[in-house]
Amino acid sequence: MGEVDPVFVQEQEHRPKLSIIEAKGIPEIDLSPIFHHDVPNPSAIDALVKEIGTACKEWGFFQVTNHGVPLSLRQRLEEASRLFFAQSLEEKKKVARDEINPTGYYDTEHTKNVRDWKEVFDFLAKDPTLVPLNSDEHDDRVIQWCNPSPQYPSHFRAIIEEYIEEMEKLAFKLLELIALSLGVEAKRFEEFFKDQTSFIRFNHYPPCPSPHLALGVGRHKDAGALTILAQDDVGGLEVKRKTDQEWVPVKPTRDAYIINVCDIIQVWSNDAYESVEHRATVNTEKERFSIPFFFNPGHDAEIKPLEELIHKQNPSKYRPYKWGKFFVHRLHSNFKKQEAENLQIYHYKLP
Ligand SMILES: O=C(O)CCC(=O)C(=O)O
Ligand SMILES: [Fe+2]
Repeated sequence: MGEVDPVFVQEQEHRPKLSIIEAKGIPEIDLSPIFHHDVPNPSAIDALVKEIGTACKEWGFFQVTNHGVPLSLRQRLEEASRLFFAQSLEEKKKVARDEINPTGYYDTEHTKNVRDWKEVFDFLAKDPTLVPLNSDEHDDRVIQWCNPSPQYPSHFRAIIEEYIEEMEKLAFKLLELIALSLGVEAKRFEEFFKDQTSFIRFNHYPPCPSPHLALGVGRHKDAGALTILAQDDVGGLEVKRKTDQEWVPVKPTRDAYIINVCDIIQVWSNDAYESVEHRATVNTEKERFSIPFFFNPGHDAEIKPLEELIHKQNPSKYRPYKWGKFFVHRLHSNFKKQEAENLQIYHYKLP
């Protein structure tokens, strides 16, 4: 196979360098202090909260170890994901996404209007999930999205559901630590997640003949609250370092999860923590798998900077927006190539 189809080709300035840069990477944080409830250790928790706060401020990304998610469950899930993607395109398309219900399989996602070198399978944390019918602010109608029923591997659905429970537990714990690091109550964010619109995504990046021209997923920021990502041992995730805007690879660490602060936390924190751009490169030899869990609030949640953080010297930087409207707008624009740039939180920035 020669060069890739032009639909996959990134603009010159966004093409990956593919050289191995040995650079200071994202922080690694040990979560074990929160798992020893029999002997509470407030000073260890305090130190952990500080570490999380610094990582959120300086990187927007970090890896966690001793996170409480059983490795065997993750391995079973990764194996099931491999089996699913190894099927024929015809089989995978039996659980294909469509314009109404965006769960399931698809292989034509565009990020910033360039096609990604990947195929994905999306599955909701709650079935059904309530969302607005469209992104029109004046239209109150809602619809339900439901999960696909993959037939193969036969246990896929059950493992996904088991894994999602673990992701939710971890996500709530992380949110508590992030809330404390911002100086607000630990459970401050909980109410937003009552009717959560979270979902899990299985990414498969096949080998690519022109990894210097295309990207597995183009540069983007995640729109929700928090992402918990499991990447395999191939590597390819790159994070834009805040200090110098360089793309820094995230080295695969066995049994660690990569956490990133997404757009909603940026707004809640009034820009104290920023949602950072990231992307995934591909390579000529190895396929790569990753599994992000996107932790998203209920569709009705109104997103705005936390009142506790707003004062004269720190006035609110955003006008409020409805998460559900933002979410469906984004999903529809990722479905096919568009003429215009998609919706971003800076569109809600106050002058
Ligand atoms: O595959 C990866 O490492 C990153 C995936 C990602 O950023 C996404 O799916 O939003
Ligand atoms: Fe992402």
